[in-house]
Amino acid sequence: MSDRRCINDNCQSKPKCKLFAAQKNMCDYYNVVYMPDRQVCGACMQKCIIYFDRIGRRFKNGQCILDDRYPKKQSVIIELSDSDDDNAVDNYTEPSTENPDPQIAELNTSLSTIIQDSVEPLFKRQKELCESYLISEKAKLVAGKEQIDNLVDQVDLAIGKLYNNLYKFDSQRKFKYDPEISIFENLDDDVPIVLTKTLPGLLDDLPEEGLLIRHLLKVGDKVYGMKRSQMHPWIEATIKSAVSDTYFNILFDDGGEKVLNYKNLAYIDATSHAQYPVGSRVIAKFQDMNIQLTDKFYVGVIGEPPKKFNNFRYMIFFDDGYTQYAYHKNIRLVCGESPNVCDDLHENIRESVKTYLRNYPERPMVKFNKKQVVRTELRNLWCSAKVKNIDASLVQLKFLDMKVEHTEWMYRGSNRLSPIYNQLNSNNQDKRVRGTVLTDVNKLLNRPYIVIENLTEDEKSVDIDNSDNTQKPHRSNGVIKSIEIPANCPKPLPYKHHECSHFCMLWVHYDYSQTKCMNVLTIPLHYGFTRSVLTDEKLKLRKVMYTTPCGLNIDDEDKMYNYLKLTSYGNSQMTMDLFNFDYLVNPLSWFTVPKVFIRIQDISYEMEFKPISVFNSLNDLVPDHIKYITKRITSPNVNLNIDPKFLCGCDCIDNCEDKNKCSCWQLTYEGPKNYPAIFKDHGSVGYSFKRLHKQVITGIFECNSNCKCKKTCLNRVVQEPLKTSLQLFLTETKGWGVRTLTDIPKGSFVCTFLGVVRTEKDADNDFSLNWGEYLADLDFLDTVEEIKDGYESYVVQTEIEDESEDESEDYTSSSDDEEFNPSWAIKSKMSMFESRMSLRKNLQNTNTKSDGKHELSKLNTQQKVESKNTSLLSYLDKDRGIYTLDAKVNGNIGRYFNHSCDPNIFIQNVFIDTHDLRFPWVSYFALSNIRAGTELAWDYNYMIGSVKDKRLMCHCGSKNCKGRLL
Ligand SMILES: C[S@@+](CC[C@H](N)C(=O)[O-])C[C@H]1O[C@@H](n2cnc3c(N)ncnc32)[C@H](O)[C@@H]1O
Repeated sequence: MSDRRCINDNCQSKPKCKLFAAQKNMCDYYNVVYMPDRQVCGACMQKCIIYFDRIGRRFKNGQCILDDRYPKKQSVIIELSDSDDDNAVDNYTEPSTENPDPQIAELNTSLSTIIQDSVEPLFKRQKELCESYLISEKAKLVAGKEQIDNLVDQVDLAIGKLYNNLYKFDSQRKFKYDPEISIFENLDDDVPIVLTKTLPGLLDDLPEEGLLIRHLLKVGDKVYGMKRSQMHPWIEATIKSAVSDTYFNILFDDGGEKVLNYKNLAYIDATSHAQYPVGSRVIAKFQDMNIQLTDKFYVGVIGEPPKKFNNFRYMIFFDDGYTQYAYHKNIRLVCGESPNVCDDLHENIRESVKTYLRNYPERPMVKFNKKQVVRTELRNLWCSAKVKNIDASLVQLKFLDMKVEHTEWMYRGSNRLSPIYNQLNSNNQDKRVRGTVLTDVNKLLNRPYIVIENLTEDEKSVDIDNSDNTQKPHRSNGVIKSIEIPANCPKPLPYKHHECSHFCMLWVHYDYSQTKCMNVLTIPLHYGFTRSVLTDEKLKLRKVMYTTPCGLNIDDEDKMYNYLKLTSYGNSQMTMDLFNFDYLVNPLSWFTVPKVFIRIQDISYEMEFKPISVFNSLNDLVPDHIKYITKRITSPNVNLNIDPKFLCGCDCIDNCEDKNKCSCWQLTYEGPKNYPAIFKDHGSVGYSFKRLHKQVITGIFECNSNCKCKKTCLNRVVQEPLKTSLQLFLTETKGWGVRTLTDIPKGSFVCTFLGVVRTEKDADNDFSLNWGEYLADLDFLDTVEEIKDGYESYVVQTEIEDESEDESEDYTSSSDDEEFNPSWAIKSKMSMFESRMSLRKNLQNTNTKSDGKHELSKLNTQQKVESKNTSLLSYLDKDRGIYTLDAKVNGNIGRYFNHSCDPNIFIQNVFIDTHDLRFPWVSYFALSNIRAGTELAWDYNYMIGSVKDKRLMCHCGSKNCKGRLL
């Protein structure tokens, strides 16, 4: 039996003082549950009586009883442990008030009436008083809260400013470029890569940009003059006399006199105070990396200003058809030019330069890769030429199957290159463009493809660190912090030899539903695993090691998979996407932003498994309202059948581990079998431990509701709830964008793109209002078709390329015409062999240049090789339509991903709830390891110029930015 004691927990009376029975109001006062055996000491009882007496008087006097001092309430009612009977509380019942005696009952009623009549006005008054008291107290609290909120905001703002100031330094850094020289390095006989090395003093001659001033010519001035024609070198001369303001009598140094217009004269030295702008008429020394330099000046026009990417050289379109780079010191300004400089050019280049200058700074250029073969016009025939070198905007091509080796430097935007020619002659308007999922087939087949390069002022020259912007976090407004795993999380036990079983994991109580707020890669670290990066100093190797809850060390995916399999129990098996063995990925990285800029805590309003916050540090805006969805929906006229009856599933009971036995994996494998050259390593097609390292153009078929396998099977990825921690944020130039708050390992599933499935026609009706920025065409079938067509020509091309690799090239013909491979030389319809070769040939007699035979193209037409293949699409009914996902009004986070010319995520078509090839799930996967804080962006693959009257500049900021989106 415990000692009896006073109900006041803070009682100051002596322990053995007299105690009295405590009434209910006294228990209330001291905040303990009333029970009949509660006791109170005299002093504490006295305090109570005084209090209630005072309250009673206030009540009687019509004063508010709430503003009196009442003992501070505890958050929990104190349970005194001195009761003899632990069940006393449960057993206690209020004394019964029922009295069967009718007289007493009548008395009771009249007493109630008396009390009611006399006390009710007091109660009423008291109620009003209490109400107004509470209102004023609430107002005080609200004001106090506001004050605190303001203080917090101010602190956050100050932190935000500090961040900005801290990182402003980076963006404001001024870098002075070191002068550089290009060095060509041969790698495995492939295309040499242009390296840049510092060469002091080279840039000393390059003036700043500014106003170009042409000074007036006077008698006695030394000049260069056009002695013969625009095709010939200009010769040093002296002005003998002025015939008019613009005509001068010239005495050439090598003899002879001529009257020349000032447009045919050039200043003798390069002492210009400003750089020559694009479109300036100049003469320049012919210079070629592979050919001996000449001392002769030829006339041309500046096509490209000196920039870091071109090694601070000007690109010059010469009148004789060559395009070359030249340093400032090797260029001289022509003394006069027409208002439209193109009027001064030789007619052979006039039109193409005119088009070039009209579109400048945007230029369609062919993007080349190693060893590629491109169809190129030579002497009005289409020939195969192999890429030898690339130097900024120029490519050096070696023509194949020529009896006499023929190489030539060419501008990458020349219409003598078939990709440019084809684009000029094709009608892009009838191609669909909207957020297409279509993969660039040329890119995929490793063939040259066109990019629009943009030479704006702030272009490549400000790209100071040559790094890939999209892969780097936007540090402003946030910093990467390290997540701390709470100390009370289970830790691995010391390893003792044992056979692993579910007991190894049982004690950590893993429950995926509890991991909502965890970075997915930290989940194992909360449940008994540790992860360390080990460094072998000697071998300079690093590797990741996980220690399991039972103390086992695991350093690769296979072992981890086996461990998880052995230790799984019930449904609580950890999945492989919670683990990563790349030491460059840090599971503890967390991109942290000042709270004050979080405008919405979760744009999905808890519809996603992970909250997606909205961050805006630029203004107060929040994204326009959309109906957030987590499943695609269909418009009424779309017949999408997701009845499981129309799906086939697998019978696997091994978590679909044996891919050869799983019928769903087999569906994924079937597609690429037809394209062995594209999917070289056939075994690696599709998911590998829940990650996708390469796009499968022919689609992925996941396990589905008809399959016998478990939800944790390796072939279920896209169907799982959102696992990546994403944030929607306002960018400075692209509207809203999405970034990751954690590191994402290469190949990880990011999320899907959801919207309303509509017919293309239906979506087109809206096109004029909204050109389709939130539409993604479901053009899976189209892509596969295009790959099929492209693949067949690829096979032909590869064969030719392989033949050309052969050392023992077999030249069977000696005639000029037959120098070209007949299978590739497609004769243009223009008159055969309208040779302008003679232009340069003549020059070759007078200068040291020995290569680069060149003639200008007047290509107008080209025979098109029609595909004889039967289209897959033709098997579908004529109403098959192309369907579109419209995320304008209904959508998910996938609708906010911006475009990047250097993307870090890619699109994959996945089939889950239907095997109808018209309705894949459009899903995003990580193309590379992505650091916390980095914006996620994919390549929209829009066709530039395909939407009439719509121009959209690209602000992706990547090194390879093409400049335009549309
Ligand atoms: C699918 S939405 C992406 C989300 C969009 N930024 C927003 O605020 O809702 C596509 C639109 O974003 C903008 N955008 C995306 N990538 C861009 C880029 N690299 N440069 C400029 N604008 C871009 C364009 O306005 C484009 O029409």
